[in-house]
Amino acid sequence: MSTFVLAIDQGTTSTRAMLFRPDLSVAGLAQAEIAQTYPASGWVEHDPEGIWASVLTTVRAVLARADVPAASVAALGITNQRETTVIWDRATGAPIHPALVWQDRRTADLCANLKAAGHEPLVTARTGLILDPYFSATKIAWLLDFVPGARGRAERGELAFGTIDSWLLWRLTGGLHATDATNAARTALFDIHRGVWDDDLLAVFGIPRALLPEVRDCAGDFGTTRADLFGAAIPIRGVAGDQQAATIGQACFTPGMVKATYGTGCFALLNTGAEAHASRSRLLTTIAYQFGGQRTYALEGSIFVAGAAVQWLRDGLGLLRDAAESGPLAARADPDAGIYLVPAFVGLGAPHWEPDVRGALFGLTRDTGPEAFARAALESVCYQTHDLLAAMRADWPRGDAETVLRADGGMAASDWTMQRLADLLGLPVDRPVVRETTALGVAYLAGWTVGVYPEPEAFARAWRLERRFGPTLSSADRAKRLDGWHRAVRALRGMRAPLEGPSS
Ligand SMILES: Nc1ncnc2c1ncn2[C@@H]1O[C@H](COP(=O)(O)OP(=O)(O)O)[C@@H](O)[C@H]1O
Ligand SMILES: O=P(O)(O)OC[C@H](O)CO
Repeated sequence: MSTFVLAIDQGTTSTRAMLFRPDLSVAGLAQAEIAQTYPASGWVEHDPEGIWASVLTTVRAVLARADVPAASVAALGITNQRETTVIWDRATGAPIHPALVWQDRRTADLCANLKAAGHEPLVTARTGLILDPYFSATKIAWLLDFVPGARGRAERGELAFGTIDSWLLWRLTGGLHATDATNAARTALFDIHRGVWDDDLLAVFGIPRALLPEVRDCAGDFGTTRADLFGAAIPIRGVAGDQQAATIGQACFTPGMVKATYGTGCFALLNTGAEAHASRSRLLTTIAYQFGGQRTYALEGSIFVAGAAVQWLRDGLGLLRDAAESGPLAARADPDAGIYLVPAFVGLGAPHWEPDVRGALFGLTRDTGPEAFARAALESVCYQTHDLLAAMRADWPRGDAETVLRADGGMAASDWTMQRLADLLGLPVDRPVVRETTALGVAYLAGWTVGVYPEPEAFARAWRLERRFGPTLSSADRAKRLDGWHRAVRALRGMRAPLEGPSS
């Protein structure tokens, strides 16, 4: 009998394939890093063929290692880095250009022009988003303008656009062009209230409708994998953007529940139920999930640099051999040195949305060393989370909101960071037993669709706490440190335009 459920989690820095048993325990994991390309300042690209190859490798590896044939897999779920934009040729399946990654800022000027032309209110009203290079729409427009002939081919229906879920679905099924509502909600082309692609927005961004995939529920039929890929056809029964999948994996099904996922970036989502709550604090309104045509919404705070700051310590500065060394190194720093890193490496995300600012380190002295760098990098993630939750509280002042934060993602492995997070938030931080909540969430969707897993209420009851980090800082100490952080952010925002090097 087919009882295993497979999840593909295609993240910014790596692809994971995870196999889950009927009791939701993990039967196997395979992971492959994917290459990051930075062709110019603020530009970030991925190779779609490399992503596809990493999916084939990891799925084959996890099935082989667990000794589970594809025929024993009841369902497959796909979750993915969101917004990242691929356009490919429908006839050949070949991408016309590398993928423009969600972090890519090359369309900042285009966004500024569209804002100046007064289009942002329409974008926000229909999509819950803002005009920022983060979202897919301006990335699509850039590709259509930059790649010779692309616009004409798109208008003739010869090209297909997709976020990474669509790209993988196309390749896995041999030509299904579909996505789910959570991924569609991140394009800035999808009306999240009506659940349809929006013609007015397509006109604003100059995007032909013929490029777009069909939008489906998160839990449902997305075809089957080609039988030749893994030895047998596997039904694809769940798709969700990775932050929404983590919200599901953390069982945040009740309005007021919040999770934050610490991967390359950090994304905090507050479930607001059937209400698409408009933010007054520059948070995003987005679709948390769509089941049976019914949409549940979330307020989202998006930070572009979380684990990426740890990668910078490791790869950029050479201060660490391994990301896991960051917490112990930070623990050796002087706690009162007053050093703040504002890691605006690709601009600032929520709630500031400043694509043009770049990072800065404040408070350096002659004796500032690697320990202080590590501490400032990890604390920057905590401070930014604080600002997101403060914005959520302002937007959605319900009594049951944010009494606790559920945390997950690669960086949640760091005990030091989780404790500091609780301290600087003044809230308990709960870390679950299964930290791979993104993969778990989409495996749950796929398994639920085929009847291997129970209804959401029963799944929520099965959520298990591994460790609660309780706040230990006095409120005066917390306020003093937050004040330092906010002064650093204000100073940086005062330097809006990126600094130019000497002209050559
Ligand atoms: N023990 C740790 N302490 C601090 N950061 C960590 C630790 N382990 C992993 N990370 C960071 O977490 C990130 C990887 O998390 P992951 O959830 O795999 O990200 P993504 O889905 O964006 O690829 C990396 O940026 C890495 O630097
Ligand atoms: O790859 P992650 O986990 O950093 O997530 C990326 C987000 O989906 C971008 O919106």
